[in-house]
Parts: sequence; C-alpha cells; structure tokens
Amino acid sequence: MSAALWLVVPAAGQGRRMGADRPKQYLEIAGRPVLACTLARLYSAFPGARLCLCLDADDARFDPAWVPFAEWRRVSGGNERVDSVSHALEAIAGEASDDDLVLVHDVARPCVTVADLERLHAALSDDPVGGLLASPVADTMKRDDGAGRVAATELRAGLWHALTPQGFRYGLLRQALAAAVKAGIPVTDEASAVETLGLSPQLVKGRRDNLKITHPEDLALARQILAAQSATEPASDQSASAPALAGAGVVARENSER
Ligand SMILES: Nc1ccn([C@@H]2O[C@H](COP(=O)(O)OP(=O)(O)OP(=O)(O)O)[C@@H](O)[C@H]2O)c(=O)n1
Ligand SMILES: C[C@](O)(CO)[C@H](O)COP(=O)(O)O
Repeated sequence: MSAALWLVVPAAGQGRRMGADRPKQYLEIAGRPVLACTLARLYSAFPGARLCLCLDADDARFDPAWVPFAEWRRVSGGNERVDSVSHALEAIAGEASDDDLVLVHDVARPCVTVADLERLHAALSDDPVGGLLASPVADTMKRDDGAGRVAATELRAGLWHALTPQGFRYGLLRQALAAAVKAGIPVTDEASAVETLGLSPQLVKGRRDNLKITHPEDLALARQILAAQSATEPASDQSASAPALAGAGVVARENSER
C-alpha cells in the first residue's frame, strides 16, 4: 500500500508581531480568513491528504466550514510552533506509518502556489531525508552589532530563505523533533531539527511570493499577491473555494488528550 500523505498545519499562534485585534490567521483576504485561504490552496494540490490542524485549545473563532478536506482533525497547539507540530505527530501515532510523508505548512503562508506544492511533493517522493521549499537570498545581508549599526556583511552566496511546506517521513520527523526538544535545541522549522541528526534536507526552489504573513504590512502584500496570482495562474493554481461540506464526510476529531 503506498504511503499516505499527511498535512500538518500549525495555526495556534497568537500573531503578536502583527499586533491585530485577533490572531493573524483570522484576518481576512478577499472576505475569507487567512486560514481558509491557506487550507483551500493546500486542498487544490492535495485533495486526498489527511489534515492535522493545530489550533489553540481556547480558539473560539475557528469554523469547521473552512476545512475542505474529507479527513481532518483538530489538534491543540503548544507553547511554541515546534510543540504544536509535535502534538500533531503524537495525535496520529496510531495511524501514521513511519514511511508516510508529512508536509508541514504554516497557516500564515496562504500564497503558496499549487505548482510549488506539487513540485515539492514530487521532489520528496524518493528522497530518503526530505526537504523544504526555499528561495535564494537576493538582497545583501547585514549582521547588526546589537546597537543598530552594521557589524558585518554576510556572504549571501548559498544563503536561502526557508519557506514551507517542509516535508519529512513521519518516523524521522517525530524522532528529530523529540530529540531537539529533549536536548533543548531551539528549532524554528522542521528542517533544523532534522539537521541536528546530521542529515541534509533537500532545498527545493520555491517562489519568493510564498510570504509568511508576520508584520502588519504583510497582509496587504498577501492580498496583492493572491490577486496577482488569480489573474495570471491557471485556474487549477487558484485557491479552490471550499467545496460544500454537506455530505463531504467531514470528520472533525478533537484530540482531547492534547
Ligand atoms: N505555539 C505556536 C506558535 C506558532 N504557530 C504557528 O506557526 C506558524 C509560524 O509562526 P509565526 O509566524 O511566528 O506565528 P505567530 O506565532 O502567530 O506569530 P508571532 O510570533 O508574531 O506571535 C504560524 O502559522 C503559527 O500559527 C503554532 O501553530 N503554534
Ligand atoms: C517555519 C518558518 O516559516 C520557516 O521560515 C519559520 O521558521 C517560522 O518562524 P516563526 O517565527 O515561527 O514565524
């Protein structure tokens, strides 16, 4: 039986850097919350995937109608992004096989294109380590001196922005995150945890407009990117409108242990 595809979407953040009146995944783009836009984009690429959506346990804004996937579950997030992802992996321990591919994608990245998603999936299909979407640095990079002045200019050759999704086999990813957390190693993405095992994830070049909505100005940027993509991408690359869920067999299983 071919390995299953799991999607883990960390969406339990508070959006402190955004400074809005709600977590940034609930700010709107073209009348839909960021969360719905991101899930629709993932569904366009992987309609048969199984989704774990990491939400704050106290999140009262979430509406299951925003989930287009037939098989999905809500998992309670953790203190940090790595904890939220770890909770999701623990929640599917009884169902996932070690060889299943897990793609982890930030809910705050609604602009990822179907073409990039499909390219990443194809690139990882026979990669024993796994990898991530990334974009080469195009600006000169400065390191500060802690006092608002330049301490050094970093060579940008070979530097990449890590994006998401990041994809790894279930067994390896769970082992890597658990080891990093146990060792107290701060990891801000899945790839860095895998790297601490001495492995080198594959860099899959992705579009620079796969923006992570983080600061206030990013929301307007994301709106413009999605509008531009809708105007220029083939229909299949646009966010699918969430299909009517009536009869879609939505299975919302709250992971009460988390
Ligand atoms: N405890 C956390 C923290 C973050 N995230 C998710 O991880 C992604 C990347 O995190 P970030 O952009 O930092 O989001 P926030 O933590 O919400 O932002 P901030 O750091 O500004 O509060 C986001 O989709 C966020 O929802 C999560 O699931 N659980
Ligand atoms: C995972 C990530 O989006 C890769 O660039 C990034 O590390 C998330 O960082 P954040 O501080 O949790 O937003």
